[in-house]
Amino acid sequence: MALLNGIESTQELLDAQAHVWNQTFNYINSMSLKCAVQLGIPDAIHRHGAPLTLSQLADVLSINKTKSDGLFRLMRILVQSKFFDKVKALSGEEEAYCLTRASRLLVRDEPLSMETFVVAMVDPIFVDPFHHVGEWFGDDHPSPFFTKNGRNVWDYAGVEQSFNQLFNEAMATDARLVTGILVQECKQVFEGLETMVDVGGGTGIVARGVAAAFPGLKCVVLDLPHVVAGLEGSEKLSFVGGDMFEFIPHANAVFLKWILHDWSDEECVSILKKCKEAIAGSNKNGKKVIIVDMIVGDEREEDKTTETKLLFDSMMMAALTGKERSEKEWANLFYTSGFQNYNITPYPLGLRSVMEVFP
Ligand SMILES: C[S@@+](CC[C@H](N)C(=O)[O-])C[C@H]1O[C@@H](n2cnc3c(N)ncnc32)[C@H](O)[C@@H]1O
Ligand SMILES: O=c1cc(-c2ccc(O)cc2)oc2c(O)c(O)ccc12
Repeated sequence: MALLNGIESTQELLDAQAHVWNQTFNYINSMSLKCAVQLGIPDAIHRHGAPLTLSQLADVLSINKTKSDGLFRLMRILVQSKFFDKVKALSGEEEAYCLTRASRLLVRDEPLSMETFVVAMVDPIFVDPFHHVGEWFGDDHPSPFFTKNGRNVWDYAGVEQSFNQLFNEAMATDARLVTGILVQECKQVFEGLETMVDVGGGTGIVARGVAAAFPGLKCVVLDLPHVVAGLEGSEKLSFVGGDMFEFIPHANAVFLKWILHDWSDEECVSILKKCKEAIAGSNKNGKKVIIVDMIVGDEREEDKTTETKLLFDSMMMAALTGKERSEKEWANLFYTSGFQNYNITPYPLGLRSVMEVFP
């Protein structure tokens, strides 16, 4: 006899319960990561230059001595989630904690540190909209972010300086990591270009890096006025405050990294049509739109990759009007916007691909 509709055995019942627990408490992984970063655990182990035992870690972090069992338990879950490894201490039999590849990315002053990204993304200001997804399904707002804050992300950033700063810094951490790979591994995408406009280019990290790597190339960053206010350009890089739905400066190529997934299909078609106008005047053969974004629906990829892409898709739904797209959905956008063909370089950037779209 079934214990519950569709559950035939005690084992199935208990497995189902364990799954519910695991998914319900998944946020504790994020919060433990937040705590590790807040306490500066990756920095402490990095500074020490060798694995740290629990008592050494408690000493260097200056935590309240009565909380060392708590520190042990925090480290235990972070070892489980692969942010730290346990090894034998240099001094003897005791066990000690060392960094993994993931926690090396959380060391504060390292050039490619993601510490700022983690701090921003677990901040209540970023997490709160996710508490309003259910409510949003019943209201008329464009996103749960809007339901919570009464404005969309970009308007909110325009009036809340702390949110604007956190968001731009989080994006800059990703831009730093991606730029080196783009200019090393995707040279062919930029070669021969004389001018490129990075639309929604934030604080200009990618444009600065690309302009420096390709001597004949000058870059313009177009972003909202509150993002580019006070940023200094150079002979090879200039900033323009404006709205990509209104006007995109003319160039051989338009670069869009983490832009189109923020927007609905209709909004993407408007942006892409403006991109087409921006490159239309160029007499270069190489005129194109370069897109850095994810492509979902690859059946050959690992479960964790698919899960991460779906987390991004849900984030786009909660924060904005966007989505992560399959190749078919991307192609549909390109053809609807009047482009003739496209080329995909799959996964030079981990979960993200580089798409070149030609008029
Ligand atoms: C997700 S961020 C990506 C930033 C940058 N491309 C990167 O990947 O690091 C999206 C960017 O689009 C900008 N943006 C939003 N609406 C815009 C508009 N109407 N015109 C120009 N830029 C806009 C935002 O200010 C933000 O900097
Ligand atoms: O990594 C992000 C995070 C966001 C985000 C998350 C939660 C919020 O309440 C607002 C925004 O937005 C992003 C985004 O728009 C993007 O293009 C890339 C990454 C992220």
